[in-house]
Amino acid sequence: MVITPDTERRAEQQLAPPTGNPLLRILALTRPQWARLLSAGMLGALASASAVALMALSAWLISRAAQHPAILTLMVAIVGVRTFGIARGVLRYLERLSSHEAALRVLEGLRVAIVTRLALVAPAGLPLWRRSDLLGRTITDVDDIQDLLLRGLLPLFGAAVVCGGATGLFFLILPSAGLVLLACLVAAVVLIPIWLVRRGKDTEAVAASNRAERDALVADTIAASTELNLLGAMGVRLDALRQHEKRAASCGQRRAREAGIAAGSAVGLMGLASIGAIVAAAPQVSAGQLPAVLLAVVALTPLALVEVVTAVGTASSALSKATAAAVRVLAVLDTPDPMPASALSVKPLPANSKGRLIEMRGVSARWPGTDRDAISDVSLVLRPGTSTCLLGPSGSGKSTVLAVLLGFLRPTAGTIIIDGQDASQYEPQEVRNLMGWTGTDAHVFATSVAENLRFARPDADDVEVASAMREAGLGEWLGTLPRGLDTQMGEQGISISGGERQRLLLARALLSHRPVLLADEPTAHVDEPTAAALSRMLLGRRENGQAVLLVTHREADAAAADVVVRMSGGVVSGHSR
Ligand SMILES: Nc1ncnc2c1ncn2[C@@H]1O[C@H](COP(=O)(O)OP(=O)(O)OP(=O)(O)O)[C@@H](O)[C@H]1O
Repeated sequence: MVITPDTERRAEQQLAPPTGNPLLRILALTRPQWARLLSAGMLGALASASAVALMALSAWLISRAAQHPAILTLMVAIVGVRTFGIARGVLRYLERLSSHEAALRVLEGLRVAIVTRLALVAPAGLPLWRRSDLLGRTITDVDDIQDLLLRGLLPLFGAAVVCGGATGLFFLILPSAGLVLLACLVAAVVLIPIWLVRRGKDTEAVAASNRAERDALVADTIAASTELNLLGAMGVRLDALRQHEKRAASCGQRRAREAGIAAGSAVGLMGLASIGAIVAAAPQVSAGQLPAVLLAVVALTPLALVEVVTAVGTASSALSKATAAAVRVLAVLDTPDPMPASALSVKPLPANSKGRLIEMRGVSARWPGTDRDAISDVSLVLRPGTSTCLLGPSGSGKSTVLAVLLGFLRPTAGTIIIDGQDASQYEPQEVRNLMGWTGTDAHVFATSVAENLRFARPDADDVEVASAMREAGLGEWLGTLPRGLDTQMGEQGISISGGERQRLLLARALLSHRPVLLADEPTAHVDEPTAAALSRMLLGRRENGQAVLLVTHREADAAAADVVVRMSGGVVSGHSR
């Protein structure tokens, strides 16, 4: 299937939206860090409160000093100003340490959870997400969620404490000034952020989907640059990229414009609170009902709140961004596990040194997101020391049989039996560890040749690695490598042909020394004499006591196998010995 941004968007729409409030669900996932976040919130609130107290006390001190009192009467205020000045910086530093520690741990937990979930669901097929989009969800969206804590919730907590404290102080000094400050604060930290969140919701959703499409376009364009150049279609791609950039820029401009309006209005409102407080306090001072020094306090304190109230605007933007990111991250975390641990999956697999007898009895299975079984009522037996050929035209269900045996798909009917026992009672990973597998789409890692093979058996020494390569027909090729087994492969390393790649993957499966060897079209990209030699070698592995299942199109392989199973249209159409 060709995946275009449109099919992907449709698939996304078909996925059930995350249940519950996405932000609350993400917050529930941060539970292990709640204590650290709370202490960061308290430290941040104390740092902001110190800044406001510094301004209020300084205002009092300057006004009082202008009245030339005895210097001793100012000593407490002078020490207070110094204390708040120092505390502001120290507390902010401690808050940053604590909040970043918590946020980084949350980030690590989320990324590990996403990758764990992807590793679980990927073998049975992801819901049409592109790799670049998954990367975006794992990196950028998780970063946006981190911002939810650092630039969203913690500043909001600090603002609530400080604004509440300042309003209380104003009510104590002069209730009318308190009312003015309260009205301005409600507008600055409640109404403006609500306006920002409403405006930002659509912008963030458009920006997130535009970013996913743009990343996919860039990744696709780079990967297919040869074809695009040959077809003369590069211009069309670059035009599409320009459109995405324009859309991203317009989202950014809109965001910046709204944030600017919000910040400007918040600053204006604090100025208004300052003027309003002066207007309310001046007659009281003239009438001698309020000490003159407190006029400076009510006039200047709102200005110290500017930093706190503008942070609320930024926090509300971070909330909008984080909500869009949370929806995308939860879509991955909520993807159903195609092999949910059965209530029976509790037993360890008993040891068996004589090899394993694996049977499929009447198995049907379907791929996630499809509405019909890809294989129906398939039965076959894999005996130790026996080779089986699975033949059939393209699309007949051969790879699906392997996916079921490997535990990537749970049968919709029928059972897998291991040594006479239902396999569903064992841990899927333990069952998987019985199988060595090679397939046309297996991955070559960007590391050395030897390390690529050792993924199958980390304790294999160089002699065993080289021997597996020789068995897979790569002895001569190994001799030509500049650094032998240490030669680097993958993106930064040497290039290999399709046939060499396939044999390397086969060598990895041979090295694994598992009781069952599943080989999915291992000779698809090699010439006929090499294919014949490889098939012969693979089917000959039964002599080691392995059960070999060779999936192939080559009729010639059937003659050399102990058992031949033919498939057509998802069912077994023939079985011979
Ligand atoms: N990951 C997947 N998601 C959804 N459907 C799939 C997936 N893999 C295979 N199918 C479907 O299952 C059916 C059987 O495919 P399968 O790959 O098992 O056939 P095959 O005989 O191995 O074909 P080939 O020889 O071309 O590899 C096909 O209709 C195919 O479209």
